[in-house]
Amino acid sequence: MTHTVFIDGAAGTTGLEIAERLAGRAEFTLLTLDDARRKDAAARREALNAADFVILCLPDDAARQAVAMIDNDRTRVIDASTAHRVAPGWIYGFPEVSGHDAVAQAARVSNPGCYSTGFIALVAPLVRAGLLPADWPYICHAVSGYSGGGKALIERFEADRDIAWRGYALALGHKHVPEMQARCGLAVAPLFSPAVVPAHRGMMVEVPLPLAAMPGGASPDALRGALADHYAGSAVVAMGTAPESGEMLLRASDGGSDRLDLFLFANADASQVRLIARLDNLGKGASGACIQNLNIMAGLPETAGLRL
Ligand SMILES: NC(=O)C1=CN([C@@H]2O[C@H](COP(=O)(O)OP(=O)(O)OC[C@H]3O[C@@H](n4cnc5c(N)ncnc54)[C@H](OP(=O)(O)O)[C@@H]3O)[C@@H](O)[C@H]2O)C=CC1
Ligand SMILES: CC(=O)N[C@@H](CCC(=O)OP(=O)(O)O)C(=O)O
Repeated sequence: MTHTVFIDGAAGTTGLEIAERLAGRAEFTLLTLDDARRKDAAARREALNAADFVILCLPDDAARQAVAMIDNDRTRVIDASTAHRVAPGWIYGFPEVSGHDAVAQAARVSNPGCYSTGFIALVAPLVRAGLLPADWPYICHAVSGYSGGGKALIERFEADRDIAWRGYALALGHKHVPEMQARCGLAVAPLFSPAVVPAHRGMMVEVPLPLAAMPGGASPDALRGALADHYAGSAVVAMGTAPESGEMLLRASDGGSDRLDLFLFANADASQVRLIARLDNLGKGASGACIQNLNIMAGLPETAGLRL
């Protein structure tokens, strides 16, 4: 049996990558619209209602409009945009944190943001286990490859090779903060400072913890052990080992990956910890997560087609 899939936004950065990766899969048949019709409302409505699965790779407003166009109760949706990540009735598409069964049964799945994937992977299991406080004002620094900003940011970085670092969201209201707070069950919104570096893809997400000053008294070993236990059954998320070189590198030449690797570094007296997540913004941060969720929703092996 093949499942029909319509990718709305298939000409964009995320959509193209998903389309290429599904094209070689016998389990799926892609419904496509040619360039002249891909923004035509009537053509999109028809495709949205004809598909078993719809993957939305659109700006937020267009994603909301697409969902409103679906008028049957059979088509299931995975939305890669920010539009529905804390919306009622949507399952957060992070199976390692939300639960596989919830994703498997869902009609509406919202794919996590790329930065949020790193933050939530590090913090949610530790708060849930009671090892880190839910009412702490967490801080998160991150750098992303420029493909994270879609076609417009790719064009800008490829036209201006002189940008070495681009800090943004300087008003502290990045669109991923609500899902970071909600999915970790935090009482206070985390302070999030993202930046872009001149690499096409890849990202590092860091949560520094002044452990000695925090309530709870958890040791670095207890935090490391809890993360390792939480992800023990996962083929996608794993605890990485400390690099012998004493440095972590994000290389501009890194290829695509759907892995999410987590690291914990502590100082000698265990008073300070750096939690770090390494992922591909276009992999587990976007297309890899969509494909993993699609596999689970379609009852297929979870890691089919993933680059692990
Ligand atoms: N890039 C990344 O790393 C990640 C992106 N996402 C999210 O995925 C979504 C897509 O992002 P990305 O692929 O980067 O963005 P792009 O800008 O690369 O692609 C968006 C695509 O949507 C098309 N589009 C816009 N409006 C409409 C419409 N009304 N009807 C049909 N098509 C439309 C655009 O058309 P045109 O080509 O004509 O501009 C474009 O092809 C966004 O919500 C983004 O936030 C999520 C996680 C990571
Ligand atoms: C580098 C860059 O610009 N990144 C994007 C987030 C990419 C992502 O995860 O997008 P969605 O949340 O829309 O899904 C940003 O900060 O807006």
